[in-house]
Amino acid sequence: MLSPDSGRDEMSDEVITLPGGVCRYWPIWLTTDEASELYQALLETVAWQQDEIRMFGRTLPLPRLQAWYGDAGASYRYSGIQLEPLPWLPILYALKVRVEQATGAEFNSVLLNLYRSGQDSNGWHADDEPELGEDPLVASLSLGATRRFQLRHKTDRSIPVRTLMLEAGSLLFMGTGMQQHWKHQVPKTQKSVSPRINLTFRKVVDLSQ
Ligand SMILES: O=C(O)CCC(=O)C(=O)O
Ligand SMILES: [Fe+2]
Repeated sequence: MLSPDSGRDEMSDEVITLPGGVCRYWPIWLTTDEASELYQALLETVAWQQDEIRMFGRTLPLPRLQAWYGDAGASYRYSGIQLEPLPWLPILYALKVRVEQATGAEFNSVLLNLYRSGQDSNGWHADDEPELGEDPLVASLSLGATRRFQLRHKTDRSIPVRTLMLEAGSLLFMGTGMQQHWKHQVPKTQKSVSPRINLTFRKVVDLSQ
């Protein structure tokens, strides 16, 4: 039963402890109104691009649109694509600061994904590129349609796959160990779903220093 002063604790989070890694998950990090306003603003103002991936000597369009914003010099190679960050949009910079406050981590860039339909997806991978350093910490904010997000251990197949339904306004912090020991994906779905935007805040370590 709710005590009179307990209210609704929207900012509360759940710690998800996994073998070799830990996540924190805020199911309601933004209110429904905030999440839908942000979704609309990002849909309209972000410079969405259709990037390509080179695989087996062929060039294929990625099954989603992307955009990369961040501090000057926070450049990043992603699946063979060199991404130079666009300068922060004020709305994205403000979000970065809020995400840093919530997670206690530091970020200098954000990769945005736009999943236009259930046919758009993000296959099994870890965000473990060398430019992200030894133990990358990644914070993932979801907007728009709810999509299935799955985590699987990189080597131990006896550990069951974990599935989270990432709803609009949720924040998932993939903390220490997660990129070293786990992979994640957003699978395609046959269901008819509206578009989804996901933002992953990252810290590119300057390799030139
Ligand atoms: O869309 C998501 O929830 C995950 C995105 C992701 O894993 C990535 O961009 O590296
Ligand atoms: Fe990822």
